[in-house]
Amino acid sequence: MLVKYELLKECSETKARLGKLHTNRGVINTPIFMPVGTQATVKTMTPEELKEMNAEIILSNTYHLFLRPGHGLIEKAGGLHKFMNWDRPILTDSGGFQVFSLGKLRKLSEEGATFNSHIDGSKQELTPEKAIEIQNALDSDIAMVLDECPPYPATREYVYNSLKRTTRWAKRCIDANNNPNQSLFGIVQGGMYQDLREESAKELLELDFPGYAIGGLSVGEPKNLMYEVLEYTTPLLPKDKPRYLMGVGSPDALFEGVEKGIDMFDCVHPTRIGRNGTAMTTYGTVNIKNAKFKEDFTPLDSECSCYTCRNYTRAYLRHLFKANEILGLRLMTYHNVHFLIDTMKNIRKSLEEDRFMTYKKEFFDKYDQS
Ligand SMILES: Cc1cccc2c(=O)nc(N)[nH]c12
Ligand SMILES: [Zn+2]
Repeated sequence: MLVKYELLKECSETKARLGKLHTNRGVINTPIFMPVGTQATVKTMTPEELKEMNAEIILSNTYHLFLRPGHGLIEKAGGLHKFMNWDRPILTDSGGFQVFSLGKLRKLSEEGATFNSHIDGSKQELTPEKAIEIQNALDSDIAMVLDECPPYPATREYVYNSLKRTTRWAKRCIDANNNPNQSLFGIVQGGMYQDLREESAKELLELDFPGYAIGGLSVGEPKNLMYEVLEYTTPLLPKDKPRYLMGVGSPDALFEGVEKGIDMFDCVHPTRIGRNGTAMTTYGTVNIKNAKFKEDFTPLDSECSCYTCRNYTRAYLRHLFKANEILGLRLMTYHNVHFLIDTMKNIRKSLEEDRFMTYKKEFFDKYDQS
């Protein structure tokens, strides 16, 4: 079956909503944060640890898995879930954004994107048909269309042409899809232009996808511009379908996105900064390598119940980072992913109790203290 969104409750103060996304591999509670596992692993975490912290769905990436180990090998292994020992839902991005953001793009044409592999420099091509062939082989629960994400800033003409191409590519993705159990999401583009966002949404809604993403944000634009675009784009999307904001995952952006009616979020933020020694804690960010933590024998986050915070001190974590010990990367990643998943759980609880804005204030009164 295709994914089915169930709206449970609408917030009385904002456009936030509480829901469930029914999938072939389980129910996802929304709003949800999805940890990113680009190369078939959420870096340094085991699936058991992800389950321990209640990760309900993870992301993986068409571009990376196509280049290595290859979608043919993963298909032979029985699909991505079996290959990586993850039996809960997986969403795969289509690869277009990664080609653009990795700067390996050689040519962009109506056919698709031609690029040099960042692994061996070989010339490769990603077309809508290829992006679907790969995701069909990976057998992820949710697949994304191949879209063209304009850079920021971009001229109105450039953004117009890229949204029109994104719609044409979306149609080609639908035609190429051979996996009836895989839900294909459309991706709304249109840059920072309200009428172009409306045009992109209108065209994609006519294709009746089971879910919709908002792309083209979190690409270097100022935060308040992202929120402005979100404000007028989110309501364009159907109320009875899941709404996914791509590439967003800092606490302020999560709350803003929820407030505007977004259901799904993903971002490499918590795993990437964790490996660099930065933690998101109840009282703001902490860079554990700072000398002031040398003899700090308190937990990373005094109000966190995660494995890292229950068992280790800041002094120990700092030592691990100073000594380049791999356990340091793991413990910081564990806390950061748990922190965002737990924050989304608290957001869902606040929506249930109709006290979302109160919780948002409580959260930032503490978080903004650092
Ligand atoms: C991962 C990501 C972040 C941000 C934007 C985008 C986008 O526009 N399109 C795709 N396919 N992915 C994106
Ligand atoms: Zn913790």
